[in-house]
Amino acid sequence: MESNDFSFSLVSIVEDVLQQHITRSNDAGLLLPRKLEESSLRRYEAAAWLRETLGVSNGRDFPAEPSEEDFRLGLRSGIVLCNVLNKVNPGSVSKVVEAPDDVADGAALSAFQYFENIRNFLNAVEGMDLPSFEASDMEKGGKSIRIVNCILALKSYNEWKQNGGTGPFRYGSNMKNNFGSRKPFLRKSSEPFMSSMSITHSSTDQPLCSDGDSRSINALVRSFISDKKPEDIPSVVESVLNKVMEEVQQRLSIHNEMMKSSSKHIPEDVSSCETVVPSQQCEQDEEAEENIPLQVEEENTQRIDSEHYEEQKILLHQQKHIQELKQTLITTKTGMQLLQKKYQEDFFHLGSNHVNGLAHAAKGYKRVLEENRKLYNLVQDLKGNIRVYCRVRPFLPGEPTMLSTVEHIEEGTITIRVPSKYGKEEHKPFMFNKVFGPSATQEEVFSDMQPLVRSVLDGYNVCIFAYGQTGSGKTFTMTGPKELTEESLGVNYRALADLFLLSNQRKDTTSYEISVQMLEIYNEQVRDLLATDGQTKRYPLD
Ligand SMILES: Nc1ncnc2c1ncn2[C@@H]1O[C@H](COP(=O)(O)OP(=O)(O)OP(=O)(O)O)[C@@H](O)[C@H]1O
Repeated sequence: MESNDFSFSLVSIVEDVLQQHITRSNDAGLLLPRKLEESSLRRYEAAAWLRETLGVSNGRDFPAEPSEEDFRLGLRSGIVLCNVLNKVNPGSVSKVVEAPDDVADGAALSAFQYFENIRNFLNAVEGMDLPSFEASDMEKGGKSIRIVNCILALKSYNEWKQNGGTGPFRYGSNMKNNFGSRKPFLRKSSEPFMSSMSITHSSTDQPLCSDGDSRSINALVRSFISDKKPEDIPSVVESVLNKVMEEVQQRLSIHNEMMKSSSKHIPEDVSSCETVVPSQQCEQDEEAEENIPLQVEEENTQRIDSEHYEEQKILLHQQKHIQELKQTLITTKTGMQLLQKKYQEDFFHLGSNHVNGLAHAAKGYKRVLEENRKLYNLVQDLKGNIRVYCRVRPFLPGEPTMLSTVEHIEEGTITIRVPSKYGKEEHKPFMFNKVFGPSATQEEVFSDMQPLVRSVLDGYNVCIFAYGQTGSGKTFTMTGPKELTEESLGVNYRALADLFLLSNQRKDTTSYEISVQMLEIYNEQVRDLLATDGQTKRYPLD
């Protein structure tokens, strides 16, 4: 359903207001009873014809002499109007929306259903060139006069048809139309109400009111001011205009409410409703008939323009969004590129400064370490490349202790008692790098040799050997006793253990190869003591 279903014209409002003023001014006179009587009689006539034509159908019959309110309410649903029209002109309203059986009037119908019937009825009536009325006339009291006119016109049409329907049907001579005649008033279906009035007036070059309208209004105005004093006319006109404004506003609010209501009830399949153009009461006018398709076409064109305008608005809106998204994308891309550049710079900075710094520090550390080793070995050199130590074996079990010749032992000196030729003892001192007494442990002896083992891993050649007479303790010092314990391990074991320990500590920087040989030199013969073939072989000296 479209807004044109609730249309009204400015002309009709002006007419209504003028009519009301005339009626009011006549209230005090003798015309009123006569007019009221005439109006009532016409309404009764219309009601009687409806009763006669439709009979008592679904409880919607009219009383024989309905009040204006009863009359209007009885027709409000549009069911009676559509049914009677279909009786007169079968098929005029193809589908009449019926009220539920238990409902007596149109009040229970939805606004959409109600206007569906009224709209269809009005369309059909206008198609038959019969006087019409406005849908809003059903809403207010005091508006039934045009509805009565329309029904009586339909009655007249029915009679013409029953009499054979010869010649064109001309309505008007047998009825009194208080509002005169008007051409159909076409309104643009898709436009807001106010703009539709202005378009009707200006852009289509169609006057707001036709010649008939002008004549009608002029007559009413003349009638209205005929009994007024000249000095009262301005204030009376002002009053009329105010009333017109009030009426327009009131109808607009009704129109808006109906629009809201209809939009809630609008069914999906309403395409058939969209091309209907309402018109007001009209006379037979062949020109109007020709204009209707043009106007409908123009209306459709404008509706399409409006739709295109909306589509373009949406399109522009979407294009704006796309532009914004593009801009965001560009900004994000630029941001990412900046981040990437900064990352590369940081990486380069880290690589060039930090990692290179670390490498430089490592290089420096290596250089310092190298220097440290050199200094260390220099210390070993300064301590003496050839060092001589003296170890005094303790007495073995069974040996008499009073036979010792050792007089005194100091850090690097051992004093020996030596018998002289003349029976007089002499004391003879001997100097060594260090002298170990009988109580010295294996560990103490090795501690003086350990720095030399470290020099081996720095690339220096080192030789440690024991010298002494038989049974003086060479094997004990270099290897250990027969029963080996951790404390009794000799220099060889301890030196090898130290070599493995240091090579393991330096495995990340330096790789060492360690091998062992054990030889015996006896009676000028060299023997390999680690031979695995079970026999001690002579070591090849060649
Ligand atoms: N510092 C010491 N403490 C205790 N016992 C020792 C010590 N030195 C040597 N002995 C003991 O003295 C004995 C002789 O020592 P060892 O065999 O080492 O002498 P040697 O010099 O190697 O003799 P050879 O030249 O005949 O081989 C061994 O029983 C040994 O255990």
